[in-house]
Amino acid sequence: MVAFIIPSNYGAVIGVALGAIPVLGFVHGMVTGSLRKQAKVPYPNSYASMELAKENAEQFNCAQRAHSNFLENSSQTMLFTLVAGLKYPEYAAGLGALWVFFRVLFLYGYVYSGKAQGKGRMIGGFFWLVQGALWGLSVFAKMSSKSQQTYGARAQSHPNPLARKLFQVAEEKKSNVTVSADVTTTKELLELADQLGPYIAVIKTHIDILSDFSQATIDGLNALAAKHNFLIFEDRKFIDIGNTVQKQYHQGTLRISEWAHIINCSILPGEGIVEALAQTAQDPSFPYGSERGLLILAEMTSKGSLATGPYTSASVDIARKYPSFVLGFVSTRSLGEVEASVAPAQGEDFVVFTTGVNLSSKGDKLGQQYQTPQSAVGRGADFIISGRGIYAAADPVEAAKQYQQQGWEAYLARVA
Ligand SMILES: O=c1ccn([C@@H]2O[C@H](COP(=O)(O)O)[C@@H](O)[C@H]2O)c(=O)[nH]1
Repeated sequence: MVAFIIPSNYGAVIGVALGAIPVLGFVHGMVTGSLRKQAKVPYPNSYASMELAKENAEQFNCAQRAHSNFLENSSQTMLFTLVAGLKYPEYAAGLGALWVFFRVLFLYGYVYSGKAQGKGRMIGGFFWLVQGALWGLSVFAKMSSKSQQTYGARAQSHPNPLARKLFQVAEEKKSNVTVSADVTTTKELLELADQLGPYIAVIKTHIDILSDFSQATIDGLNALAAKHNFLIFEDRKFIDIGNTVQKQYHQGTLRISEWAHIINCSILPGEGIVEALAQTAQDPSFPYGSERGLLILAEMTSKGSLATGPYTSASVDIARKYPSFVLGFVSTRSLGEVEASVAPAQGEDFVVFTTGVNLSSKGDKLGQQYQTPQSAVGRGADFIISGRGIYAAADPVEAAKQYQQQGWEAYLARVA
């Protein structure tokens, strides 16, 4: 199943494609019907015979031809507008409205200008150009969507080395699964990582819930990441002023910067948090520079989450300002269509991690809300994150295999 993501401003697209264009079709029918009466052309004749040359015959024929021409072009224009509008709603609605405008001129010029052989229609001839632009826009919208490219292709073209590695791992292991290993002892964490390692692309930790965190935790995780070829994502959700998050990331007991390839943060404190984390990871003295990246927590899965609207838009803006450090987002969908102030760079390819994925539950009693792997990938997730769906299953290995298979099939369907 592939889910279409409808941009918030898609209403204008619908208004043009499914409102204005059909209404104009109806107007053509009315004009033709009334001229048919005046020209006394009985059904089922499509055109008035010029030999009989009844009064109003030419005008009726012009209306009839304008109507046929409209029918030859309107259905594809509606489709182009609807498809292009999924990615470029403003342009698609604008071009669609312009098309309607030129088609009105075309009808008027054809039928009422009084020019011989309907030559007055030329006044609306620009509809062809607009129609061509809509066709081009719909093809471009489809081709430029990174989420419809394979992980392999994205691994080759992505400018960020960590994103390249992430896509390579997914491609090699045929897995887009991130397991959220929310267990509370090092032993459980390392056992889970070893058992599930072959089936996952990323392990996500909440390192501060371990009751016995030590150097052995880091050494064990690093060894298993190398053994099974997965990346480590510490779901720390940094949210403080820049000076504090630098210390939380790089110092303290947890020394997250030393072992977590991926971290995340909320942008609630403002752009400074991203600047601070980027500064630390990209300092020339930091030994892991190109192997570290940040996900911005742009949306949350919990009921009543306030990470919506302007917060999500600002997440996109800030991500666009730090493309060498920000890998992408933790979000429930692709954010390509979110209204943002900062324009996307050419070839922009943010990675989407979607939490709250579960095959057998719709949510928990504390507000968590789930979707299936198919739904998440269809909405634009590049990596699906599941916690209890896997580690709390009767057989976590079998569960991991199931999520791997479903996540991969959904991805194959999306890129097909
Ligand atoms: O919006 C969010 C952000 C993070 N999470 C984290 O993902 C896992 C989900 O665990 P489940 O057992 O699959 O519910 C957990 O670590 C959360 O902290 C999220 O669920 N939603």
